[in-house]
Amino acid sequence: MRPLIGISCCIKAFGIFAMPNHAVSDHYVRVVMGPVGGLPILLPAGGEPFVEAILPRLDGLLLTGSRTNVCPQYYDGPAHAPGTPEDAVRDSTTLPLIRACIGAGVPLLAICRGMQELNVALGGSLDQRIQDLPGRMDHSTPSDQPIPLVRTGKAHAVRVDGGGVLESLWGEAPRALPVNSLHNQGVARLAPRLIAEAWAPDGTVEGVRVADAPGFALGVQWHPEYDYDRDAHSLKIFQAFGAACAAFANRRAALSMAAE
Ligand SMILES: N[C@@H](CCC(=O)NCCCC(=O)O)C(=O)O
Repeated sequence: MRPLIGISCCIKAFGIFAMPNHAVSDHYVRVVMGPVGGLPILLPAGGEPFVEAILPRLDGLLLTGSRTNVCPQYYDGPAHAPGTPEDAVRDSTTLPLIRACIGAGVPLLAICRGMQELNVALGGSLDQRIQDLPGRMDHSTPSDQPIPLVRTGKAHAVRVDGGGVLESLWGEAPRALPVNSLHNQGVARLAPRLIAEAWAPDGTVEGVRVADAPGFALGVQWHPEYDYDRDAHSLKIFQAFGAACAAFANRRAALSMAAE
């Protein structure tokens, strides 16, 4: 039976009345149905009561990318520049959900905004426009970039440390693995429970793991969901996450049967 994997929704305004909707991009649903091998369930941004109610049902959590940004009040950061997109309703759900899933050992894969949420949820902070910082690269793609493969194509390399989750699932620790890059923000203060294991050439943290997590808990700043159908490193991230979710589901089922 496929593990039930929650996918974090954003609040997006759709239609002529710009009504708020809870939304997930199709590529996250496809990757869960495909290489992850799970059953996707879209998690509305329902806040803490929703988190408590859904946690016992989840066998995994996928935290998605988004053009919106974690609200600075969650990490005592300065207010965003005017016009910077935010999603406070999503933040109010994902931040407690991350802490709850890690505590329960529910496997977690955090992508881009998701990795930034992971860092903030565990006490870290963010730089809001890394391209404005001395010595840093521009990691963003223009929102009006019309050519898909330019927007999601390989943009820089990452160096991966040995001894971490990425090396364990790849069988190697690449010194220069090409990845895509679609972000303005990045890790400033790394959360105490996180260990960085991948970096861009300018020092931007690109991969983290939760040091004391009882289960799979990995964050990447790039988007492997755009590349899993043509590159083995991306595919293996999702396969490892799926295997962890399946194992968690099997353990949960065994415990449930034993309790009957
Ligand atoms: N807004 C944050 C996080 C960036 C992010 O998740 N980008 C994905 C954009 C959606 C997509 O095109 O897939 C930042 O800018 O750092």
